[in-house]
Amino acid sequence: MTTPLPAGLSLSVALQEEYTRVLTPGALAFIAELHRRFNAGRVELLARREAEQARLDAGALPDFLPETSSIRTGEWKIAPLPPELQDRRVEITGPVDRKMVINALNSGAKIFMADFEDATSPSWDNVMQGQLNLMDAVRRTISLEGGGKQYRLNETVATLLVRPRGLHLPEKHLTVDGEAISGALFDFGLYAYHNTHERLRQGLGTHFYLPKLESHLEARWWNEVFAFTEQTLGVPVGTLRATVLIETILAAFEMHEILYELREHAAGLNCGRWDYIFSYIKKLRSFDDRILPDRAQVTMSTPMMRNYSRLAIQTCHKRGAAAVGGMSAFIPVKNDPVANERAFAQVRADKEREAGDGHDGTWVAHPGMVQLATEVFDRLMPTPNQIASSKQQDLLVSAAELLTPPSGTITEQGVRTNINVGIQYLAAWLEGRGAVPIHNLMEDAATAEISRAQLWQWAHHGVRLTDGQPLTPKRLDALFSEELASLGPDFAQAGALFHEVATRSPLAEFLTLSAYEQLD
Ligand SMILES: CC(=O)SCCNC(=O)CCNC(=O)[C@H](O)C(C)(C)COP(=O)(O)OP(=O)(O)OC[C@H]1O[C@@H](n2cnc3c(N)ncnc32)[C@H](O)[C@@H]1OP(=O)(O)O
Ligand SMILES: O=CC(=O)O
Ligand SMILES: [Mg+2]
Repeated sequence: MTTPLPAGLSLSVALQEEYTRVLTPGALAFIAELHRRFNAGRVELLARREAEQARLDAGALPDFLPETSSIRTGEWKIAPLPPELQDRRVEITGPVDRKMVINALNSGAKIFMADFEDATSPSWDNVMQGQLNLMDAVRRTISLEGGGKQYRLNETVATLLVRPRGLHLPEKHLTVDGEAISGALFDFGLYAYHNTHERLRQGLGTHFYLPKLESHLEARWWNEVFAFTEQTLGVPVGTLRATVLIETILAAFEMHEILYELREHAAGLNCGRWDYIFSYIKKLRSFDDRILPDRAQVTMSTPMMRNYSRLAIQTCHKRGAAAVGGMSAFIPVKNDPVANERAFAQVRADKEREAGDGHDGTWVAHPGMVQLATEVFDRLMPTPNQIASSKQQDLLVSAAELLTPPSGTITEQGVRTNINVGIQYLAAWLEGRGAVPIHNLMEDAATAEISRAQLWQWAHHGVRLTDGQPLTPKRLDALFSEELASLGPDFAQAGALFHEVATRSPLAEFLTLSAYEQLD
């Protein structure tokens, strides 16, 4: 680096010249300050997650909190939504790669969520390039030449939202006072530092998606981070806005409280269905009466998943917030018209359910799905959102209804698919690709976590498969060997790692934590 790092900071990689535009002395000082003020709180929140897991492992079930009932029953609303977040009917998501950022902003979707979380493998280059891409996107200077094509922004582009990494993930390349900085503070802090003033100049706020929260105390922590950032940058309160992913089973019990904590900064909630399923398995792993069937059978139409999404809609609308739906994993299928037609039909049905139930918008994984989702929401939601006329006002959902698992079967094919997909995904992730098409479905960190956690849960409880035989650890190992052999020797590293995280007890908290040790 040409200029010395601020005191207390250390980088484990040589800083390339182009990254000095991101890691300026001012930006480094700002994220170091975020770390010094907020990292101890983050560490406490992670310890609280562990304590909560121990309580569940001892037989307690999640429930609505008695100590916050006045927040749930009270009359209050979040701050009014800024104009650019009032119509969110279709949101495209994707990794922070340069071509994807341009394509997503040009896709015709109202919103683009640039993702440092589930869709990004957080190698140093990916996160640094991602920050550069977003800086250029905000300033409308982003362009690219590749594959014989020229990429630049259209006149009208989607509104940009950024999802930083979750609280659990470190950014190992930068330490502050000897501690790895949190990936969440790193991604959030750099994006906010470099872009908030420029966006304000364009009449726009700076918007975030917040992933994987497990309690309203985590929302409180984020709210303090937002407030401190606004104060430091000298911008009005509410310039920074958060849409919180409800993607853990515990957060489903604290939706009002999460919005309440963030009420000056909140914009909405989103149903992150894939992590939600993962969280259900992980948190309730000790209960042998809460085992989920094959991954393909845990759809949004099952009572458990639909109750969760309807409760999110009701909660948001009561509080003046947008209730955004989730991601169908079906993507366009090249060179197979029948499979392609099936994928579009699946996405159409998913979006019709969401719009019909009262969601104000939805996610799509691919530009090819934007038109379809827009057509569905335009047809079923003629207003920019349906907050004022909520379809779920009279809904009553009990704790039991959020927790009762869907019925279904567990098959050897389901076990094999989980192994096969998990290994293929991890191999891609270790090569720097965080979202990949596998067997015609979008796979990312959250979907791979379901595959991993299911294998662990099924073998841990020795569930009987549809062939009448139990899934013993020995049988699981044999299936691992067969699937690995079918994939070939290139998958040995990913295979060993996936086997480890799918079988080790206690169940590892996140597969990306183990995989990150092998990245870069
Ligand atoms: C559980 C969750 O967290 S969901 C949210 C996180 N997950 C995601 O964001 C997944 C986003 N989607 C993707 O990454 C991709 O669509 C994949 C990996 C699923 C499929 O990728 P591919 O098979 O490479 O897509 P495909 O070859 O059909 O792409 C065609 C074009 O669309 C573009 N494209 C595909 N998906 C996206 C996207 N999400 N955003 C922007 N552009 C995209 C490609 O860049 C390509 O552009 P080009 O024609 O200019 O070269
Ligand atoms: O982040 C989204 C999810 O489904 O997980
Ligand atoms: Mg997720």
